[in-house]
Amino acid sequence: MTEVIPHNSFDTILVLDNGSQYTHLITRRLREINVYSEMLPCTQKLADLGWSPKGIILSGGPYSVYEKDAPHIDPAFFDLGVPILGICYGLQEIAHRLHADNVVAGTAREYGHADLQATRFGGHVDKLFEGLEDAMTVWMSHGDKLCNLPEGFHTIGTTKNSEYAAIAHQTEPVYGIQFHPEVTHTPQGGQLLKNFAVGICGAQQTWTMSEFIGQEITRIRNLVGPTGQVLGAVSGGVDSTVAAKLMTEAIGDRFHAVLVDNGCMRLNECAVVKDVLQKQLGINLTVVDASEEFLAGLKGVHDPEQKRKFIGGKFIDVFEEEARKIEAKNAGKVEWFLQGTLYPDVIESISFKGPSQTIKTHHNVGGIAERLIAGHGLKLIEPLRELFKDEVRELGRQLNISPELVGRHPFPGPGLAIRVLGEVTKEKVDAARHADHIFISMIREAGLYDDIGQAYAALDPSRAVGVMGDKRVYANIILLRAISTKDFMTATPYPFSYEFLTKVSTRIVNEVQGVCRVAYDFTSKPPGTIEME
Ligand SMILES: Nc1ncnc2c1ncn2[C@@H]1O[C@H](COP(=O)(O)OP(=O)(O)OP(=O)(O)O)[C@@H](O)[C@H]1O
Ligand SMILES: O=c1[nH]c(=O)c2[nH+]cn([C@@H]3O[C@H](COP(=O)(O)O)[C@@H](O)[C@H]3O)c2[nH]1
Ligand SMILES: NC(=O)CC[C@H](N)C(=O)O
Ligand SMILES: [Mg+2]
Repeated sequence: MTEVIPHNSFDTILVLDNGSQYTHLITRRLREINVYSEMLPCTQKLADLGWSPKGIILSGGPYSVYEKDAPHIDPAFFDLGVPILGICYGLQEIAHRLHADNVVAGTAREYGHADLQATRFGGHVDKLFEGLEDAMTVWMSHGDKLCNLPEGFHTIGTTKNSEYAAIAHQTEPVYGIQFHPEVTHTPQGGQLLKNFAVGICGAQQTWTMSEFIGQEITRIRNLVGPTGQVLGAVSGGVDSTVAAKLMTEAIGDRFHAVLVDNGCMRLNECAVVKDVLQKQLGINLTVVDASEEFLAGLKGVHDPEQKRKFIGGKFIDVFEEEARKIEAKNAGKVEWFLQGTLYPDVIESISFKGPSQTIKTHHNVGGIAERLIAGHGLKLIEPLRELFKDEVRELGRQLNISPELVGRHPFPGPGLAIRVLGEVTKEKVDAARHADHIFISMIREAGLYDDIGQAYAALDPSRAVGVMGDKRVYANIILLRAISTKDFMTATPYPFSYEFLTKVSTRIVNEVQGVCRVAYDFTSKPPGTIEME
């Protein structure tokens, strides 16, 4: 039986990544118009693909096609007979494979807006620009260019700098464009991608979260079988909650959600999450209070990476213990471990750019999954691994998860432990937690919560002098951080009003024990990170 995975059951556009910064945006733009799309590196061989794309898009990339080590697409893709669209490097690849002299280094780099003039020929050649205006603003980012029209093609668009800015094969559904339709700076880019995917490839616009739910539930049931037990680390964050709800719909109480109180959670977090997940969502959830063990183990640990390592390790101890308890109760082995991996994580690991440097030991609280798999012999189940964050939120809405939960700011696994600088003690966590609660409540009251990507209060245990009630005080500093961001890879400080920050500061100094100053962090990412440690 063919496995129920999206590329087998939805018309799929394959995006082959030549290393561009924007490749994942092509995938996103297509999914926004309900056409399913997946990205694979340009080194993918057709023979190893195992499924049939409706069309193929070749992305841009940092190389020059004529360089010795430049990557090239497996020629078999060109013989497959499905429509192909080359973007920037992808266009150059189409031209170069027909004749090595077709692409040269241009005399001027073209970066930014350009005015494109379309030419119409009639028939399928016009389909890429169908419904678009003849004069369009497009966004360019290239140094190389086509110096000849490849044999068998028409020129369907030119700019001042690029004589062959858009080409279409005279008889086959092969198109190439020098500009980037996937970026918002190309206003008609979305329509162009739709013309390709829907008009030219004939892909059906059936990729919706309600369709996905049904398919995914079937897939989970097939994978886990009629008796399999699944363990899941569930934090109350968006990703793990949505994944947990989906598992519950699929296999009911054979899914065991475990929330660990690591002593570094937000105010009332565990109680609220327990209530919502168990009562409102019917998820089989156990809350394990390991706060004392966590806090005891963090004693004397100052280094951020050491803290993260300890917390990650402790999480695993707790999960293994829970797995054993479940097994004892059910007399059946827990074979599976649920993880809320999202598509951006997958993209990062498969993109042609190569691995990026580790700034922090991040994902899944320091590799819970990897070690559980190695230790307890669990297999991984990742129901969200094809989805972007906004799709996960939509999925959550479809699964009747409350808007409040679906719209929550992310909260890191190590929690307040990485928001108390240096050594963590219960008193410091309490102060950070209290200040955080004040800050977030005031943000909510001001109606700003949904406008902000992430916000929190952290504690700097350095001490400053202050005067309160005519008395000298010598106390800690609270750092407020709030950011605007699209993808959490880059971020800018949120522009609160002076009045708002003043009010927050006054309340924190008055209400939080051991604090006499409040500072707002104005650092962007980069160079700052979102969390303090
Ligand atoms: N206190 C916790 N108890 C159990 N599992 C946890 C806890 N904290 C983190 N995890 C696990 O680590 C994973 C990664 O955390 P992460 O914060 O990236 O995702 P999330 O909490 O599901 O969603 P969000 O990004 O919205 O916070 C979670 O999905 C969950 O599996
Ligand atoms: O589950 C998690 N475990 C972690 O160890 C972790 N560290 C950072 N984050 C979250 O990741 C995003 C980017 O954070 P940074 O700019 O601090 O790297 C932000 O959203 C952070 O909250 C974590 N999430
Ligand atoms: N953005 C791109 O795909 C650039 C392609 C090629 N490296 C150039 O400079 O023309
Ligand atoms: Mg979280």
